[in-house]
Order: sequence, then structure tokens, then C-alpha cells
Amino acid sequence: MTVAVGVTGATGRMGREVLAAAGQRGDCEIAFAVSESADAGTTVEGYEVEPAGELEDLVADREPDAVVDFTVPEATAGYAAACGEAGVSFVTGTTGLGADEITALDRASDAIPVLHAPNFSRGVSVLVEVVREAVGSLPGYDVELAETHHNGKRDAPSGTAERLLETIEAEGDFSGRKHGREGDDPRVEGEIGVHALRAGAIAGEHEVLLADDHEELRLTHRAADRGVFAAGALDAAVWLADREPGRYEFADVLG
Ligand SMILES: NC(=O)C1=CN([C@@H]2O[C@H](COP(=O)(O)OP(=O)(O)OC[C@H]3O[C@@H](n4cnc5c(N)ncnc54)[C@H](OP(=O)(O)O)[C@@H]3O)[C@@H](O)[C@H]2O)C=CC1
Ligand SMILES: O=C(O)C1=N[C@H](C(=O)O)C[C@H](O)C1
Repeated sequence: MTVAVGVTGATGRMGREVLAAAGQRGDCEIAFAVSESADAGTTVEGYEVEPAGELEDLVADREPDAVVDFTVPEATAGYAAACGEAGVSFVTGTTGLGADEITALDRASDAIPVLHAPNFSRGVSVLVEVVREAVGSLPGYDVELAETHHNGKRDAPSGTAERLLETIEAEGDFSGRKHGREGDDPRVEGEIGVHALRAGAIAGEHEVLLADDHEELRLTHRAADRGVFAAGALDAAVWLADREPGRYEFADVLG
């Protein structure tokens, strides 16, 4: 079966990557591509990019099996609602979602399958589980998290860092998060240090450091490029296309 995919944010870093990846696969085809500021004649990877304001019409006309979204939180909430109305599965990797946007995903999931993942890399899925085990096995160790991304990233800490922090907090007895460190600011027992670096074109790095007075353990994931996220998102779209309505995780796709 070939899954027809609509792509939002088509002119963005991830949208371009999703369109490029789709062209290399036999299990999906592009139904349409949209972007907020697309002008007439804009093309990406050979696909015509249409104005995002026309999403409802495009979903009705082209009848995709799924929409893949990497945009901004305020757009993601509206796209989820439009897909819910049209009965089209919705996959989103947009990070920095607030309570209202999460509620929009939940509402849409009454009508359609919705999968939101802060990271579509298989390696990060494993990292989350390894961090869970490490924190649970090393009670009392200091924990610090650092994430590094390109200079165009909007949200901090990254969505992946948020997922790792939730995992760490669920597994141990911590007093709170400490974002950055400056001046006369020694470490307080039980805090989780959080550091966000932004530079150049770095696709995405996450490191969790656990240490006591005698040893240190560093658990690190590095994305070599964005292709890994695009591949995971398309895997999710193919998997999600014929599911029942509800909320799904990337881990469900990986089985
Ligand atoms: N889950 C994962 O594995 C990954 C998640 N991400 C997340 O994906 C998101 C996008 O990242 P990235 O591609 O780097 O971002 P970019 O800034 O490169 O692209 C954003 C896209 O969103 C569009 N956009 C911006 N504002 C609006 C709006 N108000 N309505 C509709 N569309 C809009 C832009 O359109 P235009 O250019 O026309 O303005 C652009 O196409 C981020 O939240 C990022 O954290 C990124 C990588 C992996
Ligand atoms: O904005 C990005 O680039 C990335 N965002 C995701 C996040 O916020 O965790 C995933 C990946 O690290 C790249």
C-alpha cells in the first residue's frame, strides 16, 4: 500500500527533508506540500508548495492518508483541528507545544489517529530508555543535561530534552531543574542542571551526565543530519495511516 502524505512547513528545514526522503521511498507519495509564506511558483524538491492557509481545501481535495507536520506550535494546533475535521491521520514533530496546543492534539485524537514525537530518531528512543535505567540504578548521582542545536532553533530546552527531563524526574528524587549557571551559583543537591547551546548548523545533540565523587557516566546521542528525523516521521505516517483514532507515541511505531 502507498500512503499519500500531505506535508506542512514544506519550506522549512524539516519540511524540505521530509519531501526529499519521501521521494526515495516506495511506501509513500506526496499528496501536497504547504508553507506559510509560499509564493506562486515556489517548489521544494520538485514539489509545488502551496499557501498554508488553504490546508482545509487541500485536505478535502487531495484526500491524503496522513499529514506530516514540522512547523510552529500555533500552526500545529490548527492543522491538528483541520485533520480532525477531515478524518486524516496527523503526525507532528513540532516542539515547544504549550497546554493549549496539547489540548488541540487531544481533541483531534477523538476523531483521528494523532502521533506527536519530540524526536523521530530511533537512537533517541533507545537513549530515553537507557537514561531511565541509569537514573534508576544510580540514586544520589548528580544529573546534568546538555542539548546542542543549530542557531535557528526557536525553543529551549529542546523537545527531546523535555522528554529526557520528564524521564529523569519520574525515575529519581530530584529537587528541581536548574537552567544555566552564573556567578556565585554552586550546585544544590538534588537539582538537575539543564544547558541549551545554539551554534551553526548542528542537527541535534543530547547528553545526560551522571556523576558521583568517584565516577561519571555520559549518555550521548548525536544526529548526523536531519534525514534520520524525516525517515522516522514518514515511518510513523505509514504506520499511523490505518490506525484507530487516539494518541500514539513513536515508540508504538518501533514496536
Ligand atoms: N520531532 C523531531 O524529530 C524534530 C522536530 N523538529 C521540530 O520541528 C519544528 C520545525 O523545525 P524546522 O524545520 O527546523 O523549522 P523551520 O523554521 O526551518 O521551518 C518552520 C516551517 O514552519 C512554517 N511556519 C512558520 N510559522 C508558521 C505559521 N504561523 N503557520 C504555518 N506555518 C508556519 C515555516 O513556513 P515559512 O518558511 O513559509 O514561514 C517553515 O516552513 C520545530 O518545532 C523543531 O523543534 C525539528 C527536527 C526534528
Ligand atoms: O529543532 C530541531 O532541529 C530539533 N528539534 C527536536 C527537539 O526539539 O528535540 C529534535 C531534534 O533534536 C532537532
